[in-house]
Amino acid sequence: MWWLKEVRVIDPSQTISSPRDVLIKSGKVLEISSSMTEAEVLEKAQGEAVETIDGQGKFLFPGLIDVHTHLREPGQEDKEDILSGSRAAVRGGFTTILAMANTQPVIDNRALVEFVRLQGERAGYAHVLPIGTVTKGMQGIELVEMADMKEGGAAAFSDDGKNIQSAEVMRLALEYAKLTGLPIISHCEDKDLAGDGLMRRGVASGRMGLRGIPASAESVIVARDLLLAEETGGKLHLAHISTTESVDLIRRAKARGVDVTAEVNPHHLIFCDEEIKLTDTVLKVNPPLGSREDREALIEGLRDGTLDMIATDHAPHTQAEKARPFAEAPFGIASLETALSAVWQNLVLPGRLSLDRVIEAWSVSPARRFGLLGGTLKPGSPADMVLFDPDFSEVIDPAKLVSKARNTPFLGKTLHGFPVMVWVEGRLVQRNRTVQ
Ligand SMILES: NC(=O)N[C@@H](CC(=O)O)C(=O)O
Ligand SMILES: [Zn+2]
Ligand SMILES: [Zn+2]
Repeated sequence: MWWLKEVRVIDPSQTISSPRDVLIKSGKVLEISSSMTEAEVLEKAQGEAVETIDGQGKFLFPGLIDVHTHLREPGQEDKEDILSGSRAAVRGGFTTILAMANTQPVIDNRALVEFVRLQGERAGYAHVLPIGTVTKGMQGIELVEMADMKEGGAAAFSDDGKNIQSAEVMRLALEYAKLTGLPIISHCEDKDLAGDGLMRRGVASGRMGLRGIPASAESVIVARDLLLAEETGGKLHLAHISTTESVDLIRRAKARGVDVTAEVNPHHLIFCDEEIKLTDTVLKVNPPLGSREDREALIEGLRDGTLDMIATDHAPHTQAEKARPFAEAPFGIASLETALSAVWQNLVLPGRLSLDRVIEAWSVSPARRFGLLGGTLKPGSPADMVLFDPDFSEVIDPAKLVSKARNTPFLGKTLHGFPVMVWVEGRLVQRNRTVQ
């Protein structure tokens, strides 16, 4: 049994945001109360050994749930695999991750869904929930067997990495989403508008002489998908929202009652296109980093609930690929191990976002939208949780990263505020930044 004493509990699912004592037993939250005596705790332990943790100055919250991670298995295990990715997840404070389907082969049938799920179970770190593709071979033409894949454990469907160019295919997918009850996650990017652009089109791309991707490449598909969700009543989730216009469109659709949720990635909340350097591909990501104004609109959207969730879009790549010239390097930022700390340091500490809102957006909302366990510390729920130390500093050292990827903009930098203990179903899987 675990006894966490005088820890500041942040649990927006129960509107708790104050110091409490917490007991964990048999993999579940047993009790949360204002204070407990040793005699009371021993009685509840019923002979079981009690590990006591002094929680003063630290936060305890439900484990983060990341609805957008690329784990690259099967097929690209040189970038990441399910074991390394799910270890990186718990190191970063994530107890559940949804694995994107753009692997090799893509996850477009039940056998592959079951493979990803079983690999996650075998690894035994964060819960790994497979996302299936929407279309066979991710070709954007023929829908997969969604009901069958749901039986096999799919938590959602997405052709992420690629837009579904046919509006009719997207419409049908949303019709089916009503039957499965699972969201369709849309990677909104009009292929023709995006062209072979390398960064957001704007003042910065002009100055650098790099081919630009207009903001409309995202927003026109956001508009399309919102209209289709409204017409069909299907469950829509919009991945990696990055433009002011998208935020606006979502805000208006929500006011009309459209069944939509949307996520924003930490890198779009923290960086902007002015910071991109031709000699460093680490900030080359899709969708591309927007302008300062976009970044403000995204923060505002997250604050007012237009954007429901934060998700990493952890996109691991090898150093060899990222070392290629800007035009040839792949898009993506690896972020599972640094994302929470980066959000803490860049947004919570300066007062742009409250920690309560961050936990709501990164744990409570994902659990609700995708119908997952977790996202709460209510007594009886699985003890998927994070002890966060705001005073813990760490240099992001490649030797310490457990992800296979090194494509993070924080390499060599010092970050402050880290998850220092992480439990999955009451089992301690990370302590003092070391995965157990
Ligand atoms: N985000 C990225 O820049 N890359 C993702 C694909 C995606 O999320 O669209 C990847 O798979 O590498
Ligand atoms: Zn995408
Ligand atoms: Zn992605």
